Amino acid sequence: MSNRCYFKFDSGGPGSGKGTQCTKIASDFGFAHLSAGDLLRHEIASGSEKGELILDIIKEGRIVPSEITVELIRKAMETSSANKVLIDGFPRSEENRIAFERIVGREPDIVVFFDCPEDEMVKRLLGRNQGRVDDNIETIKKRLKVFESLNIPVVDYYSSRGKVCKINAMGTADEIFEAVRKLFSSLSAIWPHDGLHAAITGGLNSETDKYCLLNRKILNFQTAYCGCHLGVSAGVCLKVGAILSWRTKEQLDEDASQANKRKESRVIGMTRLRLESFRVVIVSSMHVPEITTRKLLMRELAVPSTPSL
Ligand SMILES: Nc1ncnc2c1ncn2[C@@H]1O[C@H](COP(=O)(O)OP(=O)(O)OP(=O)(O)O)[C@@H](O)[C@H]1O
Ligand SMILES: O=c1ccn([C@@H]2O[C@H](COP(=O)(O)O)[C@@H](O)[C@H]2O)c(=O)[nH]1
Repeated sequence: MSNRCYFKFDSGGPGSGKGTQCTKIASDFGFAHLSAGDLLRHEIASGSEKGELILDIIKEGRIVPSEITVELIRKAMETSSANKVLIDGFPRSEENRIAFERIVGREPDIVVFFDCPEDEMVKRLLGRNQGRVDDNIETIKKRLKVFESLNIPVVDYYSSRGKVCKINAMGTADEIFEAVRKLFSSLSAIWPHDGLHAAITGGLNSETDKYCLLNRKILNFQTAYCGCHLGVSAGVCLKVGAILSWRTKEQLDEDASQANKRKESRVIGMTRLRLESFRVVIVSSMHVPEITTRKLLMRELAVPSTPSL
């Protein structure tokens, strides 16, 4: 899996339908589907010593030590050639999340959370009939407690970073997938393709469309998206050392319509989530001389020398 890979975590309570939806996402949107629970169950089936420990923990609805789960996920990610990976049912705790970020060195681009009432989750788990050792009412009660106390704080953490997309998990699997499909269709513009992609953003009168053209020319971007947005985080600005001024939604729409009329570039309104999903974010700002922005861009992309225009 390359650094440019796009990846996401899927979260939700036990029985909320994560696995069902992930299978559909993988087949419709070309993601590699890595289920943390399945990786652990494969380890049990392998008959290893570690497997015995995992089985005891799963029977009690507790969380397997992070180093075991993260290592299984890391190996599976390493062997996958896909450039879009979705990790199902992980992280289950803040400790899991921190271990993953430390060992794998990445954060998810988005986290999809399947929101389902408890009684519905219990009904689904008791009706699953797949012979799982943890699909009995005693273990289910424990799993629900663990979900509330350990998993919800992870969702809260990613929410605070603007990464969580909540999906209402009530309804048929097909109805839920319609909502998932809409979400993924809107995100597909930022998934990695063969060329290099960059988001270009900026403040009032920062001429993002001009930068879009400029950078396409210099770096041969397959696509460059430009536009500026109210939700651009201070972190993004700091990353490239630029100062932003804010733009209203109406102004953004006007920017987009003007640039589209000129057929100069494709312009999309950038949400904070979208911006943070790009490996490269270029901030064009009237407060920063063009040459500074170009230098920052080169440094960000590790381009050895600045090509002349
Ligand atoms: N929308 C739905 N309505 C009714 N049943 C569903 C729905 N989605 C999934 N199911 C069923 O509910 C059960 C649990 O679904 P699934 O395995 O996808 O959940 P999960 O969140 O991955 O659970 P776990 O965390 O325990 O692995 C399965 O039997 C599945 O067929
Ligand atoms: O990251 C993880 C994922 C799972 N577990 C343990 O496995 C069971 C079953 O997981 P499902 O995702 O529901 O298939 C879960 O209750 C945990 O005991 C884990 O520890 N860490």
